[in-house]
Amino acid sequence: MTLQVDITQKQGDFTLRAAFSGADGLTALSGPSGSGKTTLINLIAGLVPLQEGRIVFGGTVWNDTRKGIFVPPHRRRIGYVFQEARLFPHISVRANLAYGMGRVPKAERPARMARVAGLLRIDHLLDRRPSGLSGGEKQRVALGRALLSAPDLLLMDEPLSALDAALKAEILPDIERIRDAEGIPILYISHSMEEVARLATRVVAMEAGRVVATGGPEAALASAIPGKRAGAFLDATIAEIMDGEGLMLARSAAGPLYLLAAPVSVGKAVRVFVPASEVMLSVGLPQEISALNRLSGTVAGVKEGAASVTVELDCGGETVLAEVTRRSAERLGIAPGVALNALFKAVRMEPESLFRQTGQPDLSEAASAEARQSRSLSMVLRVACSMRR
Ligand SMILES: Nc1ncnc2c1ncn2[C@@H]1O[C@H](COP(=O)(O)OP(=O)(O)OP(=O)(O)O)[C@@H](O)[C@H]1O
Repeated sequence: MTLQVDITQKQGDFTLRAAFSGADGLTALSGPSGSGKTTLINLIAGLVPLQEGRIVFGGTVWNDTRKGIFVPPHRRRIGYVFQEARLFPHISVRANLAYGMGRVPKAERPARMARVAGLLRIDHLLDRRPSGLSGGEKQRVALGRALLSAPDLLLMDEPLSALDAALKAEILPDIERIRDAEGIPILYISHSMEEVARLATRVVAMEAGRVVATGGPEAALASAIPGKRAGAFLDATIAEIMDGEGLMLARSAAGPLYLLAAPVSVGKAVRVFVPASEVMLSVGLPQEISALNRLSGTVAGVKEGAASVTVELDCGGETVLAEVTRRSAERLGIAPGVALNALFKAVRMEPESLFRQTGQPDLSEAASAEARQSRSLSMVLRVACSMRR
């Protein structure tokens, strides 16, 4: 179901002017604090009266200020998940979950509750009170409650930001399961590049009340999220683990990728972030060089910055970004269509992105050990890794 938004809203000195469309899957709304993300989803939910524009969902007009159309929030069939779980403390988890099921036919409720409780691994918590739950468990119940309201659209406003890295790592796969199994479009606000890289099927990047980029996560994250390092995301599959060498080999459309060892297994799909500043370019392949990663490509675009040039290299259909000095760009004759090689060291996976899957060993210990280790290391490269479908 498609969401179409074209709105203008003034709040004091701040003006939100946003036009974008969202589709099935998980659309991440990303951007710095104060860029208008929460205002936007409050408007979509109908919680704030729209001043000017239109919001259409699945062919139904929710707002049209010119025609005076306004569908109230309770008729929009939206499930909302906030930073904090906001559960009713005086009733059980089961009663919290049942609270939103008014739209579900009575006969279907028990089976639906059992399925969602299983999906979110909260079936053993149903008779407990929220006060006895961990932060992660509370948030999984909040996700369950939103799902059980039989929504047509799920809005999530930084649902993981109050949790520490290990808990985040536990819940990320739950959100992935919701995204993949429920078929409900999700609009997901996040500041975390790792979360966006891992979860998003589409990104809407915002800055100062404007949509500055939309598209697949690779392109939008690589070039458009303000304050983030430029770089490229490469989808890859772990092909080999070279235990003795502390390395893993992954296959990607761009070519083979060497990664520093991490607790993932062969066959896992990962999304690897390669920062543009870490990529060297060469004409021809230098023989004596330590960089393990060597991807061949063709220059697809060149962006002139104040002090450097960002080169977009098409490597087998995947984009790799390299940041080089103007002098190097001139020396190598960099221009669209020129064949070049991208060289970079083995890349490290971001510990936050590791997670535990049902039936797999608990990686949260490994993740936090890795986090401690990475804090004490000056990281050469940062890699966002995600296990995907
Ligand atoms: N009721 C209001 N009156 C005046 N200004 C407001 C009001 N609500 C929000 N704003 C302003 O609108 C701007 C956008 O706020 P909003 O909460 O949508 O941003 P955000 O991108 O969600 O930020 P964050 O990531 O910090 O939650 C901010 O400058 C904020 O101060």
